[in-house]
Amino acid sequence: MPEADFFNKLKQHFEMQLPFVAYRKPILIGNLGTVTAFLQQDDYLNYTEAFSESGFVFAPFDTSGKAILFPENASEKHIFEQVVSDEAAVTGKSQKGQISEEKKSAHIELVRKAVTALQAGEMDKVVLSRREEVGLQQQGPLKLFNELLKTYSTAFVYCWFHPKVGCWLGATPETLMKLEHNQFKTMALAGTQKFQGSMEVEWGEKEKQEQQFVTDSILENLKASGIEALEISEPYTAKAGNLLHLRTDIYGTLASTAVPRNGSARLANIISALHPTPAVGGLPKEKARKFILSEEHYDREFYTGFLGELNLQKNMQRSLTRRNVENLAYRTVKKETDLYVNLRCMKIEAGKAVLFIGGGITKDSVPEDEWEETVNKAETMKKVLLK
Ligand SMILES: C=C(O[C@H]1C=CC=C(C(=O)O)[C@@H]1O)C(=O)O
Repeated sequence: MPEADFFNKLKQHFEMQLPFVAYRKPILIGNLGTVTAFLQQDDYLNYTEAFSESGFVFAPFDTSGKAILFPENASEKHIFEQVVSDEAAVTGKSQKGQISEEKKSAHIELVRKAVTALQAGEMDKVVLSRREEVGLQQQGPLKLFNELLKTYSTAFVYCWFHPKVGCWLGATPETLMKLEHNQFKTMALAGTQKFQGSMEVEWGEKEKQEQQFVTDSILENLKASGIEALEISEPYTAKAGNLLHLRTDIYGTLASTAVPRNGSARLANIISALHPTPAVGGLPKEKARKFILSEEHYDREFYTGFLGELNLQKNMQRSLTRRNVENLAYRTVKKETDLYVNLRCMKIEAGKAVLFIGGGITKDSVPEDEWEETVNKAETMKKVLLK
């Protein structure tokens, strides 16, 4: 479908106040991306707990909240092929906007409190965040979505709307998990510095340790949830917009003997083993969760939750071995789940965008530097908001 028709479909759906999501996965090779939309045909609010359905899932940070589903069989699906510029070639001036001193000291105070708890050995790591409001001029969500698509080719870019919930947009660099048949993939992403023109950078001990916590915890939890033959890459520097992160890729296979035997129950098991990873929660998981819920003093809602494709059928053309040359039309149908962590995101409200940004705190964190990190992270969204 041509781009203009695609956006018209979204516009009409939005005007009718019907739920939709439009998204594009990270473009890692070449300059072509597929932008997909699920347009739910009614305004029913569907949830999933079992993760056994097919569709698009949108889950909050707090695991006691429910994950929303746009069921595939209740949605119209459209795609358009987007040609993108290399992310590095997309320029634009640094956009910080006005930042309130009050917000700054509140965040620094919050980080200080966490550092005291971390130094006392109560936790190893906790991810703390804040909100920031930016006034909107004329930009509607679809225009902002289009800007995000053009600006961030290597991110998972989305615009999600439900009339009973709200409208969210984001450009996240982090995969929660991908499961293609029995092939599993995830990443440990943590440690941040500003991109200053080079990928050849040094990482401090604080960042290395904070990232190692994430890798170790993911590996431990995966083993317990039936993923075997685990392999990991060396930690390496990955670019996300104006930032660099430390990243380790993790691969594995879903054990055929994993219990429970039912495929979707296994998926629910893996999701609950992973979410929230210490890249957005902390360690130990429960202590960090409690600290976040009691100290942040706001509801993260869907920020640091996860979103993406759930059990979508992919048609796979079999390779032409001698056996299936006899039957050229032979195809296998495989299910794929592809979920992302909801970072670098914002919620659209009347006349404003509410940005959500955070960072990992360890006993060695310097509160002023952690503040600065959230300012840098907020630029991912401000680049399209303050154009
Ligand atoms: C919590 C966020 O980022 C996480 C992902 C990558 C790097 C992070 C860090 O260096 O602190 C965070 O763990 C956020 O962007 O709001």
